[in-house]
Amino acid sequence: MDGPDSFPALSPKKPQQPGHMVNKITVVGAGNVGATTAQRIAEKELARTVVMVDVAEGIPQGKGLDQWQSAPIEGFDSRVIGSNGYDETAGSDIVVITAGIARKPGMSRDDLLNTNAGIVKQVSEQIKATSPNAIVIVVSNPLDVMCYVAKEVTGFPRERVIGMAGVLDTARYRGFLAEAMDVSVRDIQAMVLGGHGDTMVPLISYTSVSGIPVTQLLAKDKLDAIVDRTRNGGAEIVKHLKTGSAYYAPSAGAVQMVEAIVNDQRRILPCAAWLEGEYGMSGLYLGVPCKLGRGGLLQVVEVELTDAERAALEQSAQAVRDPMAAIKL
Ligand SMILES: NC(=O)C1=CN([C@@H]2O[C@H](COP(=O)(O)OP(=O)(O)OC[C@H]3O[C@@H](n4cnc5c(N)ncnc54)[C@H](O)[C@@H]3O)[C@@H](O)[C@H]2O)C=CC1
Ligand SMILES: O=C([O-])CC(=O)C(=O)O
Repeated sequence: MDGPDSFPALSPKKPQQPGHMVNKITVVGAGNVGATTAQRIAEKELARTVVMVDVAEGIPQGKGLDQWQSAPIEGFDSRVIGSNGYDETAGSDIVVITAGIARKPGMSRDDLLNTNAGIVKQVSEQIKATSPNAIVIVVSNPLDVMCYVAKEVTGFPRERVIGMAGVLDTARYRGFLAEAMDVSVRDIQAMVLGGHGDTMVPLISYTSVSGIPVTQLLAKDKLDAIVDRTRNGGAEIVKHLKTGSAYYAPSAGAVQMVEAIVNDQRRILPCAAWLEGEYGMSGLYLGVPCKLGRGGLLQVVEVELTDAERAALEQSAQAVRDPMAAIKL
């Protein structure tokens, strides 16, 4: 019998697949959204190394080690590490920013504005210094304004600073629709545009079930109720949790964007993008259909809107411009 040296490794390393894994992804903020995001990235093996950074001493290190110890069970080879500094993050391909406070019952996302602007500014300065070529995905709230802070402070082009909210809002909308019609979530195509606030714009005209317009399958009053529930989807979770806000679906949303970029999928996903004339608007972040691939934001896709949808998008844009004007960088 051969000696132990000839035994196959118990957990053989999978060969790195070029194009299906980047070298390093950093998640800033090792709280509810951040830690869940890091775990999902590692389980999907989207990066050789996943670094979690947080100001809370010991938390990113402990969570990173804990996640890495799930690797032999789950069977992934992404190495997860945690740190209170940025040395380990140097040269990251992608950075997901989840640092910041979350709202509690009775608060709006805009109530987080000043605190989180300071945090996202500090984080963005570090990213600029240590990962100057990174693609940044912002999650911290209020989302659209925090994207602006990250873009201003890093000085990165719009292709490399994108916000996650539309994927989450659309997932909620699709989930509620699937439940109401008793069909698979997989068969529901939809898009929620606009800012990530009460003024978001679920596009009923682009909502279908395997190509069948949703208006043929669901009565108007039911559809209106779902649109309303979608707009308040974040607050509904905050009301249940009491101590913070949603994180399972938000982390799934952020990782869908990461995956589209890492694997150059060229997916069309609703994301917060810096507008440069699209939809007749410039100089703000707003949720619009975006094509994502290896370079980050490859294209803002302009779709036709009804007059009512266009007016709702304008109103949503104003709800982003107001808090944006209130912050000083
Ligand atoms: N865009 C979206 O759709 C969503 C956005 N959010 C937002 O994401 C943010 C994070 O939410 P949770 O993870 O639930 O909050 P959390 O409180 O669980 O975690 C936030 C973490 O950020 C850390 N942090 C604070 N300042 C930092 C700094 N300067 N550098 C590094 N880390 C720092 C804290 O120590 C904490 O661990 C909130 O602002 C929340 O509103 C949450 C869900 C969805
Ligand atoms: O509701 C919040 O504050 C967190 C969030 O953005 C969401 O879950 O949509």
